[in-house]
Amino acid sequence: MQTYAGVSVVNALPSWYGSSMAVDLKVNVSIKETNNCEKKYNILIDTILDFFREKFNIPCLDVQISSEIPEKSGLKSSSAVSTALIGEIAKKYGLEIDVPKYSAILSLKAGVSYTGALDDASSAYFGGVAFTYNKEFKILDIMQPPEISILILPRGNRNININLQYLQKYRLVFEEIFRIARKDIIQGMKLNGLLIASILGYETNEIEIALKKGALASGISGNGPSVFAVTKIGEEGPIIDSFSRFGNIILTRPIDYVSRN
Ligand SMILES: Nc1ncnc2c1ncn2[C@@H]1O[C@H](COP(=O)(O)OP(=O)(O)OP(=O)(O)O)[C@@H](O)[C@H]1O
Ligand SMILES: O=C(O)C1=C[C@@H](O)[C@@H](O)[C@H](O)C1
Repeated sequence: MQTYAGVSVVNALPSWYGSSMAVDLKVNVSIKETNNCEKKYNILIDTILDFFREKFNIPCLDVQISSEIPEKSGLKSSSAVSTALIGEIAKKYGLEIDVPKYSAILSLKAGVSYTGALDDASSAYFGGVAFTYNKEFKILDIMQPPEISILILPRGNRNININLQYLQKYRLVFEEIFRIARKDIIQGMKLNGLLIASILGYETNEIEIALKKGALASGISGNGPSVFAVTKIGEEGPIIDSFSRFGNIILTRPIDYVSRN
């Protein structure tokens, strides 16, 4: 099954309300039955396989993953991998399950997520811009994305310490940003991107430059360290010029929402 990376509209850590926009960086997962039940992958994949073996009597599986998303980068790689794997299992064994919700529950169980990241899992699985309340595993809305270009400075291997209690001191501000984002995705993305960068202790230099050069929004995606900016289609030039000083750039676009039913 194919799923997608995402960039943040609203980070869910401060308020449990989160929003993520699917972007055109793909993950593909395929599975095959095997007699070798000893094989270990990583904590996320092993947690998912163990759960489906125990709860749904699924046999042991060989898992093949191909991913265009750097890990631990803020670009929602863990949700893309988990929804693709769970979706593939559901398809092969005819399970009528809520794939993003199982992804959220099992990401929490595996310890790769703070809130379950249902926002990331929903955009990874369905495309579009997902708005969720992660505390109750609820999808509130999935919207079609605006017509924009997305420029990413991809950075992996995040190694900052995240203090959840400190982030949650900003709950009210992020609830307000979430409300703004539901009416104006880009405006919400801009406020979140700037604020989360400062709160998590990242440099805001690249973000400020992107905004000065005309980006509609710019910020840290997820918990970082990747930085992104969005522009009108055809107006990427000045941002590409300024971002290219900082490293390789990925130029991509949002993925539309498509129902999987
Ligand atoms: N290509 C891959 N193959 C196997 N597992 C992967 C792959 N990519 C990501 N993962 C899993 O996802 C985990 C990374 O999750 P993490 O939440 O740190 O990154 P992220 O999803 O990029 O970050 P964020 O949630 O801030 O967007 C890895 O530890 C691994 O378990
Ligand atoms: O771990 C989590 O629960 C999350 C991680 C980031 O991707 C956030 O952007 C997301 O909203 C929630």
